[in-house]
Amino acid sequence: MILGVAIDTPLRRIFDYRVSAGQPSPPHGGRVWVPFGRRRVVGIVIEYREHTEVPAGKLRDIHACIDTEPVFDPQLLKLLLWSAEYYRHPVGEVLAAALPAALRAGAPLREELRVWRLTEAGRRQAMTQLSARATRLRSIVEYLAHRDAAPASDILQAAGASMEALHRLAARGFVEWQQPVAETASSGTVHPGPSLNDAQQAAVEHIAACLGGFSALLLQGVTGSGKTEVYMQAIAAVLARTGQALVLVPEIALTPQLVSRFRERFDLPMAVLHSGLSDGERLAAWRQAQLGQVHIVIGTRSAVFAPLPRLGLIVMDEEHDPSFKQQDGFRYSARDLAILRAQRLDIPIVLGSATPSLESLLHARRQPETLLRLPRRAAGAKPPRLSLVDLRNQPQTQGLATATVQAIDRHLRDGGQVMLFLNRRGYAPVMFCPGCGWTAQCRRCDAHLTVHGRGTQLACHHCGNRQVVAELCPLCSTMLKPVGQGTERIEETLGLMFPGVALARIDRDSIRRKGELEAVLTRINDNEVRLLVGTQMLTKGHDFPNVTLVVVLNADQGLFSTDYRASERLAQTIVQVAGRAGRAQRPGEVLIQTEYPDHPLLTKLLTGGYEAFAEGALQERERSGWPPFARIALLRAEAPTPAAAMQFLHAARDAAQAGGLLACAQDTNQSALRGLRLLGPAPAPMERRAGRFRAQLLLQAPSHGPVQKFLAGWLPILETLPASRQVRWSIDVDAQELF
Ligand SMILES: Nc1ncnc2c1ncn2[C@@H]1O[C@H](COP(=O)(O)OP(=O)(O)OP(=O)(O)O)[C@@H](O)[C@H]1O
Ligand SMILES: [Zn+2]
Repeated sequence: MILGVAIDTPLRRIFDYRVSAGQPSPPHGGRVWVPFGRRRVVGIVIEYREHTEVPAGKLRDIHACIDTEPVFDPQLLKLLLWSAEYYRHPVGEVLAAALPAALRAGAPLREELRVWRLTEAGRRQAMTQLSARATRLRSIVEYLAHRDAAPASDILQAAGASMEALHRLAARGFVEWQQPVAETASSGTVHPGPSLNDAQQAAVEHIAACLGGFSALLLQGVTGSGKTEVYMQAIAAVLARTGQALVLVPEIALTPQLVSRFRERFDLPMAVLHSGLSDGERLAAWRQAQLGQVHIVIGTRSAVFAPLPRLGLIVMDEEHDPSFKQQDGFRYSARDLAILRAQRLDIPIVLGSATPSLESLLHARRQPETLLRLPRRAAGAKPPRLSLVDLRNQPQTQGLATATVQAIDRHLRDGGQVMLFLNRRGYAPVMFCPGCGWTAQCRRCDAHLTVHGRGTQLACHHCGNRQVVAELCPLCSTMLKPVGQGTERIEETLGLMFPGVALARIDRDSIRRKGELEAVLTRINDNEVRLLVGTQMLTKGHDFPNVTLVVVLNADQGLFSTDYRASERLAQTIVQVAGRAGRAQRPGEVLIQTEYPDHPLLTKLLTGGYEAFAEGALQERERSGWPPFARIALLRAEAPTPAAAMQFLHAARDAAQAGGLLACAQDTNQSALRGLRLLGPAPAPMERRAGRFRAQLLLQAPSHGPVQKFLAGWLPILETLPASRQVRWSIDVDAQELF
């Protein structure tokens, strides 16, 4: 029999192997060891066939089956295969992305419960009685002499021996195995939560009524409206039906509060999957989920592929968050795949946000029965009051307008906490020469170097390149000056302005090690820290009851971006940061510093909130034919020279023309490709990055049908283009960022 095997390589194909007649045939979705070139690798069986095109002389046998049962259940495997097709990504890499590293390396699917140890006789006599030539047997004994007991795989790996050796030792009475007491899956308890307000109650009831069938529900609740409470009570309803729940969140490291709230409420086995886990921890969590031993899985993007045999509800918190889209390699959208998974399992998914993506808002507009709203803050807190600080007619000190400084002072004196948000870490964005206008540029990127360490270091935020600062301009020897502000400098300025007030900075430079964020969050919640400055790390779902003033230091960075999603992102960030103010008894105030107080994005947000902004943004997207009213895909290329990247993209475009793909698109009778357009190629907005030149070609179509149809014909051609060998290229289906 022939097996079609998916292997973790960038090649967009599956590989054929033979299972000889006597061998057991591996299960569909199970792993096998196969020869691959001169290596031996783990592959996953995804097809059985009678015939193959591979000539008999080249067809190789699999080495061994690893699993006796599939690693993916059939539904999950189907979803993964579909994703590989949809995102046009090599299937082997897609399947690998869904498995813990240890399973990719061939670790057993099930934890070995049976452990082996030396018997009393083995401990005393084995070494003297075993022949000196029985080196493997002796290594096993040596290995076990240092420990109580160990699973067979550890022993055999350490001793380089086979199972047979272990059995021979057992036959001589030197070793024995033992079954540890199996842990029974505990059912646990769910502690009662606070009594819900009417809107929360209605939302929970609606979700509970949807259990057992598919629906994609949008939980649109203003910041602090108690969405987490709704998730938890809806999950309690799923658990009561013995189902499992999957909770997807943007970044767990940034929201330890959410996990601890779940742990307090649900006193039952739960797995938390995130990038900070060791391989062993990840494998353990994965196995427990797969066996149905955990009731809840909380995880980031890739947890959308977590194995959950009794999955009954998916919750995606902050569904608008860009981190749900993988930006390199297998560029999937966890949001879209989560919806698809729910649909295929016939279960509901709840997408929650105070600032939903335009995709979700459009869906809710078309199917109003799927919209659940929490219009008010929970527990009676009032919405924060937003106002603009016009930077054009105010004196400033290091980016802080006088009115802002006065407001900070007032809130501190009233006993509140103040949070300042700036989306730029480091000391200053530019090192500048007042003498000749020279600025410090990255050697490898089209970008300024950011000043760090109070002006002593320069770093590129795009390629990681670091340099020590020269004090004098290399051209005219004038003393250099850091210009503009980053979080570090704001921290320094605040320290000078408010001496004696405890201050904390939260960004990727200040929070590096595990536990550091928790420590700061505790100090904030204990009211020990009064002034907080940080990047978007501060915006993510934190619940700080004492914060009464939030300052957005520079709203202008996103106002004039060319990216079609930039304004949506900016509006979401502003509303999310603003939402950290006044979450408890004391009312909150939000100041947004800008040089463009008349910009429609800001005026809309101020007068009508996120919904008014979104309404306008949807109209604009519809007019200009961008998602969610259209589908896009981006062909990116990068090369050591700008010409090579562009040449490839031109060749790609020409190939589409020559292959008749574009003609079909223009021919209205060929409905399969109707309305599809290619725009570009054009250099990326930041063309040079880490020494490579980047360019892109954009595909736009009214729906995803034509995009898929076109890509299916186009990609095989691209792979054979001679120009493709000069570049690194990739395709990004439903691209979110155009660079
Ligand atoms: N029914 C309720 N009764 C009392 N307090 C509540 C209730 N629901 C939520 N809260 C409290 O209100 C605060 C805000 O709730 P929560 O953090 O769930 O809001 P959220 O909508 O997830 O906020 P955000 O989107 O801004 O992160 C929390 O301190 C929570 O404990
Ligand atoms: Zn750089």
